[in-house]
Amino acid sequence: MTPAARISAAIEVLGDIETRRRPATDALKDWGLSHRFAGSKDRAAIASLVYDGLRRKASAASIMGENTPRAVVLGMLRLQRGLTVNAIAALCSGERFAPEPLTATEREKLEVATLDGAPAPVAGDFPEWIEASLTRLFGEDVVPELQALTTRAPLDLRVNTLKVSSREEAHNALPHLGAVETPLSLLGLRIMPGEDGRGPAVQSEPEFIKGWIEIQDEGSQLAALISNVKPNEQVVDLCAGGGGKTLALAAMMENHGQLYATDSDARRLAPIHDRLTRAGVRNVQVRTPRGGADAVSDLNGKIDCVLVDAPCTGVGTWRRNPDAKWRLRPGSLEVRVKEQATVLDRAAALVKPGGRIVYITCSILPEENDDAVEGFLSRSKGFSALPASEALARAGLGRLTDLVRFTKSGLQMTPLKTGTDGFFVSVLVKG
Ligand SMILES: C[S@@+](CC[C@H](N)C(=O)[O-])C[C@H]1O[C@@H](n2cnc3c(N)ncnc32)[C@H](O)[C@@H]1O
Repeated sequence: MTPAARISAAIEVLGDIETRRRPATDALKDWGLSHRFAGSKDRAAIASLVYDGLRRKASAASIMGENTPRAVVLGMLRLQRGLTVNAIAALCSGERFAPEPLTATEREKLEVATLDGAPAPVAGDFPEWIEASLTRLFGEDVVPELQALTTRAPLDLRVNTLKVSSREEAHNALPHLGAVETPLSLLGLRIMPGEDGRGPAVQSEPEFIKGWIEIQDEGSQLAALISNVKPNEQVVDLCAGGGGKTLALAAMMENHGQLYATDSDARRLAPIHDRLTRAGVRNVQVRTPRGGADAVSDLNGKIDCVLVDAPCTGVGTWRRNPDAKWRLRPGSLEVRVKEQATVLDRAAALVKPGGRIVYITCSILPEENDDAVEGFLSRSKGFSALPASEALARAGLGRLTDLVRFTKSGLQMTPLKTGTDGFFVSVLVKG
Protein backbone atom coordinates (compact mmCIF):
# COMPACT_ATOMS: atom_id res chain seq x y z
CA MET A 1 0.00 0.00 0.00
CA THR A 2 1.16 3.54 -0.66
CA PRO A 3 1.50 5.98 2.26
CA ALA A 4 -1.52 7.81 0.83
CA ALA A 5 -3.62 4.63 0.75
CA ARG A 6 -2.72 3.97 4.39
CA ILE A 7 -4.04 7.42 5.26
CA SER A 8 -7.33 6.68 3.47
CA ALA A 9 -7.55 3.44 5.44
CA ALA A 10 -6.89 5.26 8.76
CA ILE A 11 -9.70 7.73 7.94
CA GLU A 12 -12.03 4.79 7.24
CA VAL A 13 -11.11 3.03 10.51
CA LEU A 14 -11.55 6.21 12.56
CA GLY A 15 -14.98 6.62 10.94
CA ASP A 16 -15.88 3.08 12.00
CA ILE A 17 -14.71 3.71 15.59
CA GLU A 18 -16.80 6.89 15.70
CA THR A 19 -20.04 5.65 14.15
CA ARG A 20 -20.10 2.24 15.83
CA ARG A 21 -18.60 3.45 19.12
CA ARG A 22 -16.21 0.52 19.29
CA PRO A 23 -12.68 0.01 20.57
CA ALA A 24 -9.89 0.80 18.11
CA THR A 25 -8.52 -2.76 18.29
CA ASP A 26 -11.85 -4.21 17.10
CA ALA A 27 -12.16 -1.72 14.23
CA LEU A 28 -8.56 -2.33 13.13
CA LYS A 29 -9.03 -6.10 13.29
CA ASP A 30 -12.17 -5.94 11.13
CA TRP A 31 -10.42 -3.68 8.65
CA GLY A 32 -7.58 -6.21 8.37
CA LEU A 33 -10.03 -9.09 7.83
CA SER A 34 -11.80 -7.30 5.01
CA HIS A 35 -8.56 -6.10 3.36
CA ARG A 36 -6.50 -9.26 3.34
CA PHE A 37 -4.13 -7.90 0.71
CA ALA A 38 -2.70 -5.51 3.32
CA GLY A 39 0.58 -6.80 4.75
CA SER A 40 1.69 -6.61 8.37
CA LYS A 41 3.68 -3.41 7.76
CA ASP A 42 0.61 -1.76 6.21
CA ARG A 43 -1.58 -2.83 9.13
CA ALA A 44 0.96 -1.53 11.66
CA ALA A 45 1.26 1.79 9.83
CA ILE A 46 -2.52 2.18 9.67
CA ALA A 47 -2.86 1.32 13.37
CA SER A 48 -0.22 3.89 14.20
CA LEU A 49 -2.06 6.58 12.20
CA VAL A 50 -5.35 5.65 13.92
CA TYR A 51 -3.78 5.77 17.39
CA ASP A 52 -2.07 9.08 16.66
CA GLY A 53 -5.44 10.40 15.42
CA LEU A 54 -7.06 9.33 18.70
CA ARG A 55 -4.19 10.85 20.69
CA ARG A 56 -4.80 14.24 19.06
CA LYS A 57 -8.52 13.99 18.33
CA ALA A 58 -9.59 17.20 20.07
CA SER A 59 -6.65 19.39 19.03
CA ALA A 60 -6.62 18.13 15.44
CA ALA A 61 -10.38 18.73 15.08
CA SER A 62 -9.96 22.16 16.64
CA ILE A 63 -7.31 23.41 14.20
CA MET A 64 -9.33 22.04 11.28
CA GLY A 65 -12.60 23.55 12.54
CA GLU A 66 -14.48 20.27 12.13
CA ASN A 67 -14.73 16.92 13.82
CA THR A 68 -14.76 14.45 10.90
CA PRO A 69 -12.32 11.50 10.72
CA ARG A 70 -10.67 13.18 7.72
CA ALA A 71 -10.18 16.42 9.65
CA VAL A 72 -8.74 14.52 12.61
CA VAL A 73 -6.23 12.69 10.42
CA LEU A 74 -5.18 15.84 8.52
CA GLY A 75 -4.82 17.84 11.74
CA MET A 76 -2.90 14.99 13.38
CA LEU A 77 -0.45 14.78 10.46
CA ARG A 78 0.32 18.43 11.05
CA LEU A 79 0.35 18.47 14.89
CA GLN A 80 1.61 15.02 15.82
CA ARG A 81 3.72 14.04 12.84
CA GLY A 82 4.94 17.56 12.02
CA LEU A 83 4.21 17.25 8.27
CA THR A 84 4.22 20.46 6.23
CA VAL A 85 1.08 21.52 4.40
CA ASN A 86 2.73 20.64 1.08
CA ALA A 87 3.65 17.17 2.32
CA ILE A 88 0.03 16.60 3.41
CA ALA A 89 -1.23 17.95 0.07
CA ALA A 90 1.08 15.57 -1.79
CA LEU A 91 -0.43 12.62 0.11
CA CYS A 92 -3.96 13.82 -0.61
CA SER A 93 -3.64 13.61 -4.38
CA GLY A 94 -7.11 12.21 -5.09
CA GLU A 95 -5.44 9.49 -7.17
CA ARG A 96 -6.37 5.82 -6.78
CA PHE A 97 -6.75 4.95 -3.04
CA ALA A 98 -5.41 8.36 -1.95
CA PRO A 99 -7.61 10.82 0.02
CA GLU A 100 -9.34 13.58 -1.92
CA PRO A 101 -7.22 16.70 -2.58
CA LEU A 102 -7.16 19.37 0.13
CA THR A 103 -9.80 22.05 -0.19
CA ALA A 104 -8.72 25.69 -0.04
CA THR A 105 -10.16 25.91 3.49
CA GLU A 106 -8.30 22.81 4.68
CA ARG A 107 -5.05 24.18 3.25
CA GLU A 108 -5.64 27.47 5.02
CA LYS A 109 -6.43 25.80 8.35
CA LEU A 110 -3.36 23.57 8.13
CA GLU A 111 -1.19 26.59 7.36
CA VAL A 112 -2.35 28.52 10.44
CA ALA A 113 -2.56 25.39 12.71
CA THR A 114 -2.17 26.96 16.13
CA LEU A 115 -3.39 25.89 19.53
CA ASP A 116 -2.66 29.32 21.04
CA GLY A 117 -5.53 30.30 23.28
CA ALA A 118 -7.21 26.89 22.96
CA PRO A 119 -9.01 25.69 26.10
CA ALA A 120 -7.09 23.12 28.17
CA PRO A 121 -9.19 20.08 27.08
CA VAL A 122 -8.39 20.94 23.44
CA ALA A 123 -4.72 21.81 23.87
CA GLY A 124 -4.21 18.77 26.14
CA ASP A 125 -6.57 16.40 24.27
CA PHE A 126 -8.73 15.15 27.12
CA PRO A 127 -12.48 15.00 27.90
CA GLU A 128 -13.80 18.27 29.35
CA TRP A 129 -15.51 16.65 32.32
CA ILE A 130 -12.19 15.69 33.97
CA GLU A 131 -10.65 19.16 33.73
CA ALA A 132 -11.50 20.08 37.33
CA SER A 133 -9.97 16.83 38.65
CA LEU A 134 -6.81 17.28 36.61
CA THR A 135 -6.49 20.89 37.76
CA ARG A 136 -6.67 19.72 41.37
CA LEU A 137 -3.56 17.64 40.76
CA PHE A 138 -1.60 19.62 38.20
CA GLY A 139 -2.68 23.23 38.75
CA GLU A 140 -1.25 25.29 35.91
CA ASP A 141 0.59 22.31 34.46
CA VAL A 142 -2.54 20.54 33.19
CA VAL A 143 -1.79 21.20 29.51
CA PRO A 144 1.90 20.19 29.45
CA GLU A 145 1.16 17.16 31.64
CA LEU A 146 -1.69 16.02 29.39
CA GLN A 147 0.24 16.79 26.22
CA ALA A 148 2.94 14.43 27.47
CA LEU A 149 0.18 11.78 27.69
CA THR A 150 -0.46 12.21 23.93
CA THR A 151 3.03 11.00 23.00
CA ARG A 152 3.90 7.42 22.10
CA ALA A 153 5.08 5.25 24.96
CA PRO A 154 8.33 3.32 24.74
CA LEU A 155 8.49 -0.43 25.25
CA ASP A 156 10.08 -1.05 28.65
CA LEU A 157 11.53 -4.33 29.83
CA ARG A 158 12.32 -5.46 33.37
CA VAL A 159 15.37 -7.65 33.79
CA ASN A 160 14.51 -10.67 35.94
CA THR A 161 17.17 -11.00 38.62
CA LEU A 162 15.97 -14.54 39.40
CA LYS A 163 17.43 -15.56 36.04
CA VAL A 164 20.25 -13.12 35.30
CA SER A 165 22.76 -11.53 37.60
CA SER A 166 22.57 -7.99 36.22
CA ARG A 167 20.82 -5.66 33.81
CA GLU A 168 24.05 -5.55 31.78
CA GLU A 169 23.99 -9.28 31.20
CA ALA A 170 20.53 -9.13 29.62
CA HIS A 171 21.37 -5.93 27.75
CA ASN A 172 24.51 -7.46 26.28
CA ALA A 173 22.58 -10.53 25.14
CA LEU A 174 20.11 -8.40 23.20
CA PRO A 175 22.20 -5.82 21.27
CA HIS A 176 19.96 -6.09 18.17
CA LEU A 177 16.98 -4.62 20.08
CA GLY A 178 18.69 -1.23 20.30
CA ALA A 179 17.58 -0.88 23.93
CA VAL A 180 18.95 1.67 26.37
CA GLU A 181 18.98 1.51 30.16
CA THR A 182 15.96 3.16 31.79
CA PRO A 183 17.03 6.15 33.87
CA LEU A 184 15.09 5.43 37.08
CA SER A 185 14.61 1.71 37.51
CA LEU A 186 17.99 -0.02 37.71
CA LEU A 187 16.36 -3.14 36.28
CA GLY A 188 14.87 -1.52 33.19
CA LEU A 189 15.70 -1.52 29.49
CA ARG A 190 13.88 0.76 27.06
CA ILE A 191 13.14 0.39 23.37
CA MET A 192 11.77 3.38 21.50
CA PRO A 193 8.96 2.62 19.03
CA GLY A 194 9.80 2.71 15.32
CA GLU A 195 8.42 5.21 12.81
CA ASP A 196 5.34 3.06 12.34
CA GLY A 197 4.82 2.83 16.10
CA ARG A 198 5.88 -0.81 16.19
CA GLY A 199 8.39 -2.32 18.58
CA PRO A 200 10.38 -5.53 18.08
CA ALA A 201 8.73 -8.92 18.72
CA VAL A 202 10.30 -9.22 22.16
CA GLN A 203 8.15 -12.21 23.11
CA SER A 204 9.86 -14.29 20.39
CA GLU A 205 13.35 -13.63 21.74
CA PRO A 206 15.02 -16.70 23.31
CA GLU A 207 15.91 -14.55 26.34
CA PHE A 208 12.24 -13.71 26.83
CA ILE A 209 11.28 -17.37 26.56
CA LYS A 210 13.99 -18.23 29.11
CA GLY A 211 12.50 -15.65 31.51
CA TRP A 212 15.38 -13.20 31.52
CA ILE A 213 13.12 -10.26 30.70
CA GLU A 214 9.50 -9.22 31.17
CA ILE A 215 7.60 -6.42 29.48
CA GLN A 216 6.80 -3.86 32.18
CA ASP A 217 6.58 -0.06 32.08
CA GLU A 218 9.28 1.62 34.14
CA GLY A 219 6.56 3.25 36.28
CA SER A 220 5.13 -0.15 37.11
CA GLN A 221 8.63 -1.40 38.00
CA LEU A 222 9.11 1.60 40.30
CA ALA A 223 5.71 1.11 41.95
CA ALA A 224 6.71 -2.47 42.78
CA LEU A 225 10.10 -1.29 44.09
CA ILE A 226 8.44 1.31 46.34
CA SER A 227 6.63 -1.55 48.14
CA ASN A 228 10.12 -2.42 49.44
CA VAL A 229 9.19 -6.07 49.97
CA LYS A 230 12.07 -8.15 51.30
CA PRO A 231 13.09 -11.81 51.29
CA ASN A 232 11.28 -13.82 54.00
CA GLU A 233 8.30 -11.47 54.26
CA GLN A 234 4.69 -12.65 53.99
CA VAL A 235 3.17 -10.74 51.08
CA VAL A 236 -0.24 -10.73 49.36
CA ASP A 237 -0.71 -9.38 45.86
CA LEU A 238 -4.45 -8.87 46.18
CA CYS A 239 -5.19 -7.67 42.62
CA ALA A 240 -2.59 -9.78 40.87
CA GLY A 241 -4.35 -10.02 37.49
CA GLY A 242 -1.93 -11.45 34.93
CA GLY A 243 0.92 -11.14 37.43
CA GLY A 244 3.02 -8.22 36.16
CA LYS A 245 3.69 -6.93 39.68
CA THR A 246 3.72 -10.42 41.24
CA LEU A 247 6.76 -11.31 39.14
CA ALA A 248 8.54 -8.10 40.14
CA LEU A 249 7.80 -8.72 43.85
CA ALA A 250 8.98 -12.34 43.67
CA ALA A 251 12.31 -11.18 42.21
CA MET A 252 12.67 -8.61 45.02
CA MET A 253 12.02 -11.39 47.55
CA GLU A 254 14.72 -13.54 45.88
CA ASN A 255 12.31 -16.49 46.05
CA HIS A 256 12.35 -16.41 49.88
CA GLY A 257 9.30 -15.90 52.09
CA GLN A 258 5.77 -16.35 50.80
CA LEU A 259 3.94 -14.38 48.18
CA TYR A 260 0.22 -15.08 47.71
CA ALA A 261 -1.25 -13.94 44.42
CA THR A 262 -4.99 -13.61 44.04
CA ASP A 263 -7.61 -11.62 42.16
CA SER A 264 -11.40 -11.50 42.27
CA ASP A 265 -11.45 -12.50 38.58
CA ALA A 266 -10.12 -16.04 38.06
CA ARG A 267 -9.86 -15.51 34.28
CA ARG A 268 -7.48 -12.59 34.69
CA LEU A 269 -5.32 -14.68 36.97
CA ALA A 270 -5.02 -17.59 34.52
CA PRO A 271 -1.87 -16.48 32.60
CA ILE A 272 0.09 -16.09 35.84
CA HIS A 273 0.97 -19.80 36.08
CA ASP A 274 2.99 -19.92 32.84
CA ARG A 275 4.61 -16.58 33.61
CA LEU A 276 5.75 -17.72 37.06
CA THR A 277 7.26 -20.87 35.59
CA ARG A 278 9.08 -18.99 32.85
CA ALA A 279 10.45 -16.47 35.36
CA GLY A 280 11.81 -19.17 37.70
CA VAL A 281 9.58 -18.06 40.61
CA ARG A 282 9.24 -20.61 43.41
CA ASN A 283 7.73 -18.67 46.32
CA VAL A 284 4.30 -17.77 44.94
CA GLN A 285 1.07 -19.50 45.88
CA VAL A 286 -1.67 -18.61 43.43
CA ARG A 287 -5.00 -18.46 45.22
CA THR A 288 -7.71 -18.72 42.58
CA PRO A 289 -11.13 -17.59 43.87
CA ARG A 290 -13.78 -20.30 43.74
CA GLY A 291 -17.54 -19.76 43.81
CA GLY A 292 -17.24 -16.28 45.32
CA ALA A 293 -15.36 -17.52 48.44
CA ASP A 294 -12.58 -15.32 49.82
CA ALA A 295 -9.36 -17.01 48.66
CA VAL A 296 -7.16 -15.48 51.37
CA SER A 297 -9.43 -15.55 54.45
CA ASP A 298 -6.89 -17.73 56.33
CA LEU A 299 -4.28 -14.96 56.06
CA ASN A 300 -6.10 -12.24 58.01
CA GLY A 301 -3.79 -10.40 60.41
CA LYS A 302 -0.70 -12.29 59.20
CA ILE A 303 0.69 -10.26 56.32
CA ASP A 304 3.67 -7.88 56.21
CA CYS A 305 2.74 -6.22 52.92
CA VAL A 306 -0.46 -6.25 50.90
CA LEU A 307 -0.04 -4.89 47.41
CA VAL A 308 -3.25 -3.37 46.08
CA ASP A 309 -2.71 -2.75 42.38
CA ALA A 310 -6.22 -1.40 42.24
CA PRO A 311 -8.75 -1.58 39.43
CA CYS A 312 -8.81 1.95 37.96
CA THR A 313 -9.72 4.00 34.90
CA GLY A 314 -6.20 3.66 33.48
CA VAL A 315 -6.01 7.37 32.64
CA GLY A 316 -2.27 7.20 33.33
CA THR A 317 -1.84 4.75 30.43
CA TRP A 318 -3.47 6.91 27.75
CA ARG A 319 -0.17 6.98 25.82
CA ARG A 320 -0.75 3.28 25.14
CA ASN A 321 -4.57 3.24 24.98
CA PRO A 322 -5.56 6.57 23.47
CA ASP A 323 -9.08 5.48 22.53
CA ALA A 324 -9.85 4.78 26.20
CA LYS A 325 -9.83 8.52 26.91
CA TRP A 326 -12.77 9.23 24.64
CA ARG A 327 -14.74 6.30 26.07
CA LEU A 328 -14.21 7.27 29.73
CA ARG A 329 -17.50 8.24 31.41
CA PRO A 330 -18.29 9.64 34.89
CA GLY A 331 -20.21 6.41 35.62
CA SER A 332 -17.15 4.22 35.01
CA LEU A 333 -15.04 6.42 37.31
CA GLU A 334 -17.71 5.99 40.01
CA VAL A 335 -17.65 2.21 39.61
CA ARG A 336 -13.84 2.11 39.90
CA VAL A 337 -13.91 4.31 43.03
CA LYS A 338 -16.34 1.89 44.71
CA GLU A 339 -14.14 -1.08 43.76
CA GLN A 340 -11.10 0.71 45.18
CA ALA A 341 -12.85 1.18 48.53
CA THR A 342 -13.86 -2.50 48.58
CA VAL A 343 -10.37 -3.73 47.82
CA LEU A 344 -8.67 -1.39 50.31
CA ASP A 345 -11.06 -2.50 53.06
CA ARG A 346 -10.30 -6.14 52.24
CA ALA A 347 -6.58 -5.45 52.33
CA ALA A 348 -6.79 -3.83 55.77
CA ALA A 349 -7.89 -7.06 57.45
CA LEU A 350 -4.90 -8.96 56.04
CA VAL A 351 -2.22 -6.68 57.47
CA LYS A 352 -0.50 -7.55 60.73
CA PRO A 353 0.51 -4.80 63.20
CA GLY A 354 3.55 -2.97 61.79
CA GLY A 355 2.68 -4.17 58.28
CA ARG A 356 1.62 -2.07 55.31
CA ILE A 357 -0.69 -1.71 52.34
CA VAL A 358 0.90 -0.44 49.15
CA TYR A 359 -1.88 1.15 47.12
CA ILE A 360 -1.17 1.61 43.41
CA THR A 361 -3.18 2.91 40.47
CA CYS A 362 -2.24 3.76 36.90
CA SER A 363 -4.39 6.87 37.13
CA ILE A 364 -3.83 10.58 37.55
CA LEU A 365 -7.35 11.34 38.81
CA PRO A 366 -7.36 12.39 42.50
CA GLU A 367 -10.71 10.63 43.02
CA GLU A 368 -8.92 7.28 42.56
CA ASN A 369 -5.75 8.28 44.37
CA ASP A 370 -5.63 10.73 47.30
CA ASP A 371 -9.42 10.67 47.74
CA ALA A 372 -9.52 6.87 47.79
CA VAL A 373 -6.71 6.78 50.36
CA GLU A 374 -8.22 9.55 52.50
CA GLY A 375 -11.59 7.76 52.43
CA PHE A 376 -9.89 4.55 53.54
CA LEU A 377 -7.98 6.29 56.35
CA SER A 378 -11.19 7.85 57.65
CA ARG A 379 -12.89 4.42 57.74
CA SER A 380 -10.02 2.30 59.09
CA LYS A 381 -8.54 2.80 62.49
CA GLY A 382 -4.82 2.25 62.99
CA PHE A 383 -3.53 3.06 59.51
CA SER A 384 -1.60 6.17 58.46
CA ALA A 385 0.00 7.24 55.19
CA LEU A 386 3.78 7.06 55.24
CA PRO A 387 5.20 10.33 53.85
CA ALA A 388 6.02 9.43 50.26
CA SER A 389 9.52 10.91 50.49
CA GLU A 390 10.14 8.51 53.37
CA ALA A 391 8.75 5.59 51.36
CA LEU A 392 11.19 6.46 48.55
CA ALA A 393 14.11 6.73 50.96
CA ARG A 394 13.31 3.36 52.58
CA ALA A 395 13.15 1.73 49.15
CA GLY A 396 16.49 3.25 48.12
CA LEU A 397 14.74 5.39 45.50
CA GLY A 398 15.74 8.83 46.75
CA ARG A 399 16.68 9.70 43.15
CA LEU A 400 12.94 10.01 42.40
CA THR A 401 12.40 12.75 44.98
CA ASP A 402 12.85 15.68 42.62
CA LEU A 403 10.93 14.04 39.79
CA VAL A 404 7.68 12.76 41.24
CA ARG A 405 4.79 14.96 42.30
CA PHE A 406 4.13 14.49 46.01
CA THR A 407 0.42 14.54 46.87
CA LYS A 408 -1.39 14.62 50.21
CA SER A 409 -1.02 10.89 50.80
CA GLY A 410 1.27 9.52 48.12
CA LEU A 411 3.23 10.27 44.99
CA GLN A 412 2.39 10.62 41.35
CA MET A 413 4.56 9.65 38.39
CA THR A 414 3.70 11.06 34.96
CA PRO A 415 5.08 10.91 31.43
CA LEU A 416 6.14 14.56 31.76
CA LYS A 417 7.95 14.21 35.08
CA THR A 418 9.24 10.65 35.18
CA GLY A 419 8.88 9.57 31.54
CA THR A 420 6.69 6.67 32.72
CA ASP A 421 3.00 5.88 32.67
CA GLY A 422 0.98 7.87 35.20
CA PHE A 423 1.31 5.70 38.31
CA PHE A 424 0.16 6.75 41.80
CA VAL A 425 1.58 5.01 44.90
CA SER A 426 0.69 5.38 48.56
CA VAL A 427 2.14 3.36 51.44
CA LEU A 428 -0.31 2.87 54.33
CA VAL A 429 1.25 1.65 57.54
CA LYS A 430 -0.63 -0.16 60.30
CA GLY A 431 0.51 1.17 63.68
C1 LIG B 1 -4.75 -3.00 37.54
S1 LIG B 1 -5.36 -4.60 37.42
C2 LIG B 1 -4.06 -5.58 38.06
C3 LIG B 1 -2.84 -5.68 37.18
C4 LIG B 1 -1.78 -6.63 37.72
N1 LIG B 1 -1.47 -6.40 39.10
C5 LIG B 1 -0.48 -6.55 36.93
O1 LIG B 1 0.51 -5.95 37.40
O2 LIG B 1 -0.44 -7.13 35.83
C6 LIG B 1 -6.56 -4.65 38.69
C7 LIG B 1 -7.10 -6.03 39.04
O3 LIG B 1 -7.94 -5.88 40.18
C8 LIG B 1 -8.89 -6.94 40.14
N2 LIG B 1 -9.96 -6.64 41.12
C9 LIG B 1 -11.01 -5.81 41.02
N3 LIG B 1 -11.73 -5.81 42.16
C10 LIG B 1 -11.11 -6.66 43.01
C11 LIG B 1 -11.36 -7.11 44.34
N4 LIG B 1 -12.42 -6.66 45.04
N5 LIG B 1 -10.52 -8.00 44.90
C12 LIG B 1 -9.45 -8.46 44.20
N6 LIG B 1 -9.16 -8.08 42.94
C13 LIG B 1 -9.98 -7.19 42.35
C14 LIG B 1 -9.29 -6.97 38.69
O4 LIG B 1 -9.86 -8.21 38.34
C15 LIG B 1 -7.95 -6.70 37.98
O5 LIG B 1 -7.34 -7.89 37.58
